[in-house]
Amino acid sequence: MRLHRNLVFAVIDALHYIFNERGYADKVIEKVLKYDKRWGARDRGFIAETTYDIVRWKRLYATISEVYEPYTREDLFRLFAVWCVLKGIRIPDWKQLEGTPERRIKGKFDELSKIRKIKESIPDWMDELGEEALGAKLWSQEITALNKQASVILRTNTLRIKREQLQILLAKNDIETEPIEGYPDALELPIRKNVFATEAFKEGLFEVQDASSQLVAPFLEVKPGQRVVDACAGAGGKTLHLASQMENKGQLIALDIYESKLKKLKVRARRNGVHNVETRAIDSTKVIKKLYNSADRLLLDAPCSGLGVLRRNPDSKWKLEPDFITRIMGVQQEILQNYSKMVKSGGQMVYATCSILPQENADQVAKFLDSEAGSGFEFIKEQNIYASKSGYDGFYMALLKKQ
Ligand SMILES: C[S@@+](CC[C@H](N)C(=O)[O-])C[C@H]1O[C@@H](n2cnc3c(N)ncnc32)[C@H](O)[C@@H]1O
Repeated sequence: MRLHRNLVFAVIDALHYIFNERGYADKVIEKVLKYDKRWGARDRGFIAETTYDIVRWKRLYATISEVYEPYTREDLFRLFAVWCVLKGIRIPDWKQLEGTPERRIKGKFDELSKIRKIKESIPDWMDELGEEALGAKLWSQEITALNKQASVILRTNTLRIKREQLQILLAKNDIETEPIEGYPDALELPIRKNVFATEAFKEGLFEVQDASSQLVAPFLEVKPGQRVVDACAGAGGKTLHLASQMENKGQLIALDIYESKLKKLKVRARRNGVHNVETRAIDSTKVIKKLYNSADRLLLDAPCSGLGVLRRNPDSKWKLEPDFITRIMGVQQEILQNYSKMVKSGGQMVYATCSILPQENADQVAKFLDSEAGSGFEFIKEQNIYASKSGYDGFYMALLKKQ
């Protein structure tokens, strides 16, 4: 691979914003990609993927190159040099990369690879928490899987098109896809492409959604004509899936505490041809009270640590804090306690997270079922999805039925 100076400089800039100014990787990359309109898909891919890679392996690379935060530009080039050496990319003869100690880097990599928290490049507290929660064996497998780059997965919008037809249409546009067994609407791209630029996307024929996430809506067993509440709808990834499972019939109420996210949901719903969704921002407890005992189905896709989706948000490793997990666990239980009242007798509810920690998952459900609010609910089934076993994001979902 031949390295281009302007692309590498863009990566260095992005790393500076992410590491030193605590910017979110996706937003920073979006900003840096605007530097030069002439960059093609390959150039943009290089900037985004290299930045994500160095963010993912920050601790390992920083330990190898002995640099400490806040990083100077020189330090950032040293991190980049480690990336090149470990990827087997020839170091160009630029002055910023002069004297890169290639053999020493490889030697240190071999030595440090014996220490999990450094090899997997995670903070000490996260390594301890993961091992305690899942046991050493599963945690080691899981964190290795969560350090892989996530592939691009599409969910066919079955309101508009069948999966086979979508696959043919995309192939005509030079986008190769493969169906995934056990995920009826999913198509996986063996080679990354910018699918957002396609007409098919603009016409709402598909959404980008991880395969594990595509299991959540079907778990709720919705039917056309029902009243379904999606109480933590965000920008609506799962709301749209619920709408297609409801065949656009019935009432789908999308709630969230952030109006801004619901606005994005509305735009996506329009693109997807979803007509049965209504959004309501939770600006007081009244919004929830109004819906008491009225939902046939309720989805609680609760806010969580996001430990199951580190593949697509590697900067969470450095942004997440143990206190946040404790705080969010409180919110998860409150959501279960208060929002479950929206389910009507005989109705069903799914509690889901994109975490792999039992304390955010099965333990929360057990605590709820033990409480007064949960006493009218029956546990039906649950699914723990591990990235190391499924090859996709880590997720949890539990189905409960109100008697
Ligand atoms: C895991 S995300 C939801 C993702 C979304 N369901 C999707 O599929 O795209 C959790 C959402 O819960 C929202 N949230 C946080 N606290 C909440 C609360 N107390 N009540 C309702 N929603 C809340 C967040 O704003 C966030 O959008």
